[in-house]
Amino acid sequence: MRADLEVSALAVTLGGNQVLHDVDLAVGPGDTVGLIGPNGAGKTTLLRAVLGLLAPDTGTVHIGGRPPRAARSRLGYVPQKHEFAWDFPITVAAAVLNARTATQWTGPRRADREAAAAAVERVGLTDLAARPIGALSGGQRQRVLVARALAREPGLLLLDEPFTGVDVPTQELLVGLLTQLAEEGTAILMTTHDLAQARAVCTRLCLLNRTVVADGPPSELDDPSLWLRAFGVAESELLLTGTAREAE
Ligand SMILES: Nc1ncnc2c1ncn2[C@@H]1O[C@H](COP(=O)(O)OP(=O)(O)OP(=O)(O)O)[C@@H](O)[C@H]1O
Repeated sequence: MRADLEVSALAVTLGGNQVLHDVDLAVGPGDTVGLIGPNGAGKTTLLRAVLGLLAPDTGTVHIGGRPPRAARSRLGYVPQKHEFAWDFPITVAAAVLNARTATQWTGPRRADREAAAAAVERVGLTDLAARPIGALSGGQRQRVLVARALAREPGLLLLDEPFTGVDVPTQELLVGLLTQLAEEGTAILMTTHDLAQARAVCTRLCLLNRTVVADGPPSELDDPSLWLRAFGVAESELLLTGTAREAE
């Protein structure tokens, strides 16, 4: 089901510190938005607010016109790898199916099994479906987390650092998969420190430093001075140097 995200005038305080203020962000079906900013900029906090896991001081989050907790069924979330209990004794297939059925009263139905199998197939893990999740490599674990999110057939897909600590084939699979999902109408929001992958996959970049500093297509955020000013990215940063050359 399609689901757009609207964040308006969001402010969040954690432990007495205002972490986010005046955040406005819209992600529509087919958008892939990369949230980029320095450590501590509030990227994960923004994802947590979108998931409905923390209460904003002010402002609103709407997913398909509803508050996050009422829109759970439309959400897919890919956490950072270290947040998942990899020592839990289940197979890849069971871990993915469980992501879809954990909140329902009945056992898995045929539609659940089909959606879970399709998600495992999309991330290229069908051959490893019977393997215990604890026996997987870092890249394979990232694929399991993506499959768990996709098994829910989400309208809005949130990913926290999906490219971190994964091998090149998995990065390439992720870029292809996210591009395809966006073409199918999924709204995608991801945090990332990987500027090259962000440029490869994102239709928009949102530069965040406690509030939105800039938001637009990668080609419109080419001015290195903007990044230098907002994030203290070094002038020697290869990507920016390349971008500046292209612009000359
Ligand atoms: N539970 C908490 N209590 C108090 N402060 C917190 C809490 N969680 C996060 N913070 C602070 O909020 C700020 C933003 O943290 P957040 O994890 O959202 O940043 P981030 O942009 O995701 O950073 P990184 O790139 O390092 O993952 C940081 O200064 C962090 O120390």
